[in-house]
Amino acid sequence: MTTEQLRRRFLVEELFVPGEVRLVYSHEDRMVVGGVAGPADLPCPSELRAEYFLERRELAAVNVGGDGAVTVDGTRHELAARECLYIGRGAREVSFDGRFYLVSTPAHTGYPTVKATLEDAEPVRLGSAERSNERTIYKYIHVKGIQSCQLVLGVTVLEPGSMWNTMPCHTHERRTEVYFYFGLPEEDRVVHLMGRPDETRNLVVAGEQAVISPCWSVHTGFGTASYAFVWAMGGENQAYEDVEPVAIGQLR
Ligand SMILES: O=C[C@H](O)[C@@H](O)CC(=O)C(=O)O
Ligand SMILES: [Zn+2]
Repeated sequence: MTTEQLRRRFLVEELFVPGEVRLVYSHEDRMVVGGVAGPADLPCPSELRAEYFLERRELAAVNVGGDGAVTVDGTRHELAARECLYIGRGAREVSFDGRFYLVSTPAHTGYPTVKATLEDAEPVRLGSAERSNERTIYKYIHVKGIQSCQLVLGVTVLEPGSMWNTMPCHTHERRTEVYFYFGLPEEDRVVHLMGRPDETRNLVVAGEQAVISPCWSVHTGFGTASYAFVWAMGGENQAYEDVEPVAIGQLR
C-alpha cells in the first residue's frame, strides 16, 4: 500500500469539530472511535441500526482537554484531564461538556457506569531515560480494574525527553488495538510503526489522531517531542499480558 492508502485505511484524522461528536466505525473487531469537542450529545448513527447508541455497545470517554463532564441518563460525572468514564450497555442519553476521545465495542450485557482517576489506575512505570522510553501506564478498563464486556483501555504518559512507546513491541492475535496520540505540540509528529513484524510501514501522525492496529500489526512509535496516548483494545479476550512479543532484531 502507498502512504496514502495506508493513511486512508488505518489513520483516523479530524476527530474534533466544535459542537460535534465525530465517529469512525472500523470493521476491525467493530470498534468505534470518536472525538467530541462539546457541548454535544452522543448520536445514534443509522449504521448501528439501533434505537440508541448503547443498545448493544459499551463506551469509554477519556478527557483529553481541561475540566469536563459527561452526563449519563441525568447523572453528571465531572472528569479532570486524562480521567476516564466507562459507560455500560443500556444507557440511553449521553452528553458531553468538554473534549473527549471515545472508544466503543459491542457488548453482550450491561456493566455499571464507573469513573476512574489516574490514581485508581494503579500506575506502572516502565522504561528508562537511557532508552528514551520512560513512561507510566495507567490501566483503566481491564480485568482487575473497571469491568467491561470486551473493552480494555488505558492511558500511557511519556516523561519529558522520552520519545519511544512500546519498544520492544508486540502483536496480539486475539485483539485489535487503537492508539490515540495527544498532548503532542502542534508542530510535532509521532512516527508510528505498523505492519507485520517482518514487514513494517510507518505513518506520520499528528496530535489527536488515532491509528488502528489490526491483530497482525505491531504498534509502536517515537515522537519528535513527548506525548501521551490512549490505547484501547477489543476482541476475543481481555488478557493484557496475552501478546506475542517481537524482539527488536526480528523487525524488518
Ligand atoms: O497492548 C498493550 C498496549 O500496546 C499498550 O498498553 C503499550 C503501552 O502503552 C506502552 O508500552 O507504552
Ligand atoms: Zn498492544
